[in-house]
Amino acid sequence: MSLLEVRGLKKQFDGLVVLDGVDVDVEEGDIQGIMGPNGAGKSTLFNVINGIYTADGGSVRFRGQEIANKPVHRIATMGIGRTFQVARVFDEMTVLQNMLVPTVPLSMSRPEALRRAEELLEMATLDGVKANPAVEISGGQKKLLEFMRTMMTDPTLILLDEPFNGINPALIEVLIGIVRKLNNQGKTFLLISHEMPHVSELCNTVAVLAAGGNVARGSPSEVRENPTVIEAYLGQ
Ligand SMILES: Nc1ncnc2c1ncn2[C@@H]1O[C@H](COP(=O)(O)OP(=O)(O)OP(=O)(O)O)[C@@H](O)[C@H]1O
Repeated sequence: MSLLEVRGLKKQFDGLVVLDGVDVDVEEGDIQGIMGPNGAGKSTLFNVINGIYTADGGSVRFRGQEIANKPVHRIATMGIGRTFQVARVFDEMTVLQNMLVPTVPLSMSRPEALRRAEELLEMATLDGVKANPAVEISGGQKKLLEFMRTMMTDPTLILLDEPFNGINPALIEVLIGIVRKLNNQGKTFLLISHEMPHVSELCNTVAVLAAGGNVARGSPSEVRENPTVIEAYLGQ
């Protein structure tokens, strides 16, 4: 059984079919990429998996349990974390305060939450800006902050939406190092990216979507050389 099994997933908005029977399998311990041309439905897929959108058909199973149409907080509690294409942080709060937000509804003690936040901020090289309001840090640092904030609840599966966009090369290296480290500790990742070099460096498996359907799945090199994938990208 895969950690995440998406079967025949359908989603439409006012007649616009965005997901037209999508299948995705994510094995426990994998780092899997999701690629596809603009508008392929990649972010919509994440939004259905984590409960922001309801599904119009199909199923999403996490550890064998149906999660489609469950509320966002329930899915988060079950162990799925996510980031957004444009990082969603609380600008007026400090970096450290942002980290503590997800721990408010949890039973985690304040010293334990602080210890975990400090450890994650250090991993992301954000410890030097922890007292700064989030509005003052760079876009790339905001993406790392959002990722580290997601890790506060210790999710099993982390969905990263375009993690390399708008982030400088030095921070990309930090980010890649964090994903590898967390993966070595047993975390599973599903990440949307257009950046083939980074996807090739990090991912074991890549699934390609186009026009709301599955186009290919395989290793980065298999996918890169697949004529249908090349056509899907060139045809956009
Ligand atoms: N809430 C919504 N209401 C209406 N249309 C939507 C909504 N969310 C997404 N869409 C449409 O669904 C389609 C797929 O969008 P989505 O963001 O999932 O694509 P994507 O593959 O992530 O693209 P990109 O690489 O450009 O981010 C687009 O045509 C988009 O306009």
